[in-house]
Amino acid sequence: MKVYFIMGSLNCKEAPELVLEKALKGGVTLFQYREKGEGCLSSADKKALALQLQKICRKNHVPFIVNDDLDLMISLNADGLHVGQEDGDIREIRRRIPDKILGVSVHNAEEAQTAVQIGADYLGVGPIYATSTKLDTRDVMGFSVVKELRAKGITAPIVGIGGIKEENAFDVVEAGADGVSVITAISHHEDPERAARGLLQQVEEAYKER
Ligand SMILES: Nc1nc(C(F)(F)F)ncc1COP(=O)(O)OP(=O)(O)O
Ligand SMILES: [Mg+2]
Repeated sequence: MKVYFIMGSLNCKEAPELVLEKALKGGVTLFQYREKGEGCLSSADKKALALQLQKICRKNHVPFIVNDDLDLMISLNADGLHVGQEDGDIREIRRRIPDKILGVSVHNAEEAQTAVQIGADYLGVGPIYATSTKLDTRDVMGFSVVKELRAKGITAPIVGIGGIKEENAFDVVEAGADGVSVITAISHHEDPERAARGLLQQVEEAYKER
């Protein structure tokens, strides 16, 4: 969970395959394919890119997670799925993929407790900081939301998401997250490998402080 890279074709300034290769070289520990936004790929093109990115993750022994699209996840036999609060019945999804990684977006302790009770394997908590990547986010929460979840006894794996970059990743992990998830901080960086490495260094620094 340390450095969870999320991206789709619209998030990349160069070929997504190249961005992912570089990010993995820099130490990304988990990847989510999130093909979303105005003009994003769909059907055959989306599946073709997903297969390419899955192959690259497999070569680097990093799990490949699909965002939202359960059918695509099943057709690729991907390692898991990430869903938000509005992406369908989480209980039904858990029942359909009992042996896969299931990540759930949560914004407060109540949503977190429900997701854990249903069997979520990790929680995506945010937006921690302001982000321009996802337009329909809830209000920005700051890293204190992670502290609150831990104080309320949530022990499940947590990644922070939303506007996280090398400069602010330390605080998110020090607050109690197991890692950080990023899109732009890596995908828009002129050197995705260096961006990933810098994030990993910050996360591992924070691990030492805990
Ligand atoms: N995609 C995500 N990944 C994570 C992860 F934990 F993996 F970092 N956390 C949160 C989200 C946001 O998920 P959602 O609320 O469904 O919105 P969208 O489908 O637009 O991403
Ligand atoms: Mg979603």
